Amino acid sequence: MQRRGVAIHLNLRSYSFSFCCFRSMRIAACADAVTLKPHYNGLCRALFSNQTCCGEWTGLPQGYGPSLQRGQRPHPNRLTTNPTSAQEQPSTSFPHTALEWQATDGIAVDSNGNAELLASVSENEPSMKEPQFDREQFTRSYNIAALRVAADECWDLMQRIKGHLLNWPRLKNVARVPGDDVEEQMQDLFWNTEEKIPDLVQSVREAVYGDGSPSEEVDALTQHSEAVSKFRTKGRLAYPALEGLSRLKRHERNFFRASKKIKLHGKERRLGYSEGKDEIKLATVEVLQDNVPMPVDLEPASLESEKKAWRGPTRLVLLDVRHAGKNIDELPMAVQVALLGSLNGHKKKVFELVQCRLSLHYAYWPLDEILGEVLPARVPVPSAFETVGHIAHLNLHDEHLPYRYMIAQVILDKHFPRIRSVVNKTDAIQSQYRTMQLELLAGSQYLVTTVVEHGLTFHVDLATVYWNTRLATERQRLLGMFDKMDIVCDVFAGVGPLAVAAAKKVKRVYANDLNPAALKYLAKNVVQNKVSAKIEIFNFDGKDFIREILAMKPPVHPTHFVMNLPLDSLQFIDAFRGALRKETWNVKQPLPKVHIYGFSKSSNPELEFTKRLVGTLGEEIPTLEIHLVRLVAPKKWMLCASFQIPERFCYHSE
Ligand SMILES: C[S@@+](CC[C@H](N)C(=O)[O-])C[C@H]1O[C@@H](n2cnc3c(N)ncnc32)[C@H](O)[C@@H]1O
Repeated sequence: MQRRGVAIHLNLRSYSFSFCCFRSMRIAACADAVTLKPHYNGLCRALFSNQTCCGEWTGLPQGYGPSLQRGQRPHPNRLTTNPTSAQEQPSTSFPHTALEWQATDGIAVDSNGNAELLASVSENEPSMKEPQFDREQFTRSYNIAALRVAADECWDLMQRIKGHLLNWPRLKNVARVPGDDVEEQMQDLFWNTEEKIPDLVQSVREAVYGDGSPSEEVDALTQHSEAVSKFRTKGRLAYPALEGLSRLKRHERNFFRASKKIKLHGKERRLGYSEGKDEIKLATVEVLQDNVPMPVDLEPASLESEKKAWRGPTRLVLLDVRHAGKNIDELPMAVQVALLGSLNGHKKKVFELVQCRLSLHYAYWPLDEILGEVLPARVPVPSAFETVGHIAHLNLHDEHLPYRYMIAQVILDKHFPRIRSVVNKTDAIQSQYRTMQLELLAGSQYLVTTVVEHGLTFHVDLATVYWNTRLATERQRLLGMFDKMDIVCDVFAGVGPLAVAAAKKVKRVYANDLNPAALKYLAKNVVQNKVSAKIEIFNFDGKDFIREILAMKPPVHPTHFVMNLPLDSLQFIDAFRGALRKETWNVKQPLPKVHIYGFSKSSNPELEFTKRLVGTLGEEIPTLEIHLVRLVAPKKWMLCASFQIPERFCYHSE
């Protein structure tokens, strides 16, 4: 690195030099510094991160890549005429750091007192369920330069100027130019043979563009189906590729399919976005300044002499934001050379440097970026949510509650149609049937869903039964302990995730639950997964079920009892006391093994749970194995104790 005047020239090979050296230097803003290669920028930012000691570092752009904090929000009536100056304007749309959230009316006010209505969310009105969520607020525009080239040149050119392309996440570096995308075999037809077969050309044009009198706007889906039906009757046989001309892109087709009105509870509800093709666009590119196509030699003189028109499909190759507003001779030599290299010798080929505005829409931004923007700085972005079928299940903290409807709406928008309902757990699970207290925040109120776990399908009504996706691994662990001769009793079976899976593997399953709703879904799931021949269902209290099974005549000799009611399953262990009679139990059969779950907040959860278990049984358990299942809360473990019931405990004594 050398210091010349105010300009800093970085040589990457001297990267190893001492950081103290940088810190001792006074670095001033300089135009030269921006010419550093973009991948050096990260290094520079890292090295100069402690700016207070080093002086001001303004030569590099503040951050790189797309962000809601950067870019400008386009004004509907304003066209930027000077791309460079517009690029430099900082975003004023969400002045996040200087933003104070006025909780009473949902208005964001910046340090200058400018107010902006973001969404009608109010701490005083938590019951306001459907926030007026303006998705337009999230559009950000960036001025960029692009090279317009013939479609078949595009790939080759992109390979040559890779380091100078836009390279932003989820964006392609190439954009189509609407209207000129006609397939190769059609080009001759349109441009060269018109005189020869005028009637045919006319009929094809009518099929593509209608009868030439554009009437009122029709939505994309209607346009598409009309066009397709026309092609089917006119010319499809002769020109099979015609259908592709108006075909919607895959994500557009999926969207329209998914956003069809869903009938629920007799009401028609539209979920996710409202209708409209534009609203699902991630990004749009507008050409701000249309240049004359340039012939290959880049000479202004020949430019005048050879004004070439585009024939056939073209593409816009999007260049890095650094090149916005530049002329062709201001572009890096590498780009100029690549243009010459790829086009040279083909006098027919042309390219065009155009200034564009790239707009990134609401659909482009990831969930956390949007939430980070709409939530006040003091409120952390919710880190994660669980999903059960089509339901996103949040566990929001108190500070999120005033914004819960807005958070839910963004989640719904971002994950629709996979997610169709967003609910929040309002209370710790306390009910007898271990169901969650849920508040519907967005989407459908229909909480009956289908979950697929390890190839098995389960119907679950989250409002009336217990379900926990996070226990899937634990269920697999337990299944690994069973073999095909086992007889398994699931004392607290719920909708049957373990019982049904076990039935696929073992000889017989007895599944019990006290909750009638759980029993209804258990029965459905048994049929759904085709295990009805192997499962018997009971609707008893856990203790009664254990006694009933052990007293069955003829004896069924269960080999495993699973007791998953962690909060109070220990109190059910007493049901085994004296439940076996020596005269009915085949002494050659091993005594049943119990897998009992519990919670512990102790620093030594295994020891604490063992002590409680031994205390309940009143004797030592030589076969005891303890497994830590998972942390359900900070410092609160869920455990599983597996042991063979001690003989003295379970045999009936006269
Ligand atoms: C923690 S859930 C476990 C459900 C299932 N094993 C699972 O993993 O999804 C406990 C289940 O026990 C049921 N339950 C609660 N008290 C019960 C009792 N006294 N007797 C039988 N079942 C009971 C609840 O309805 C609930 O379905």
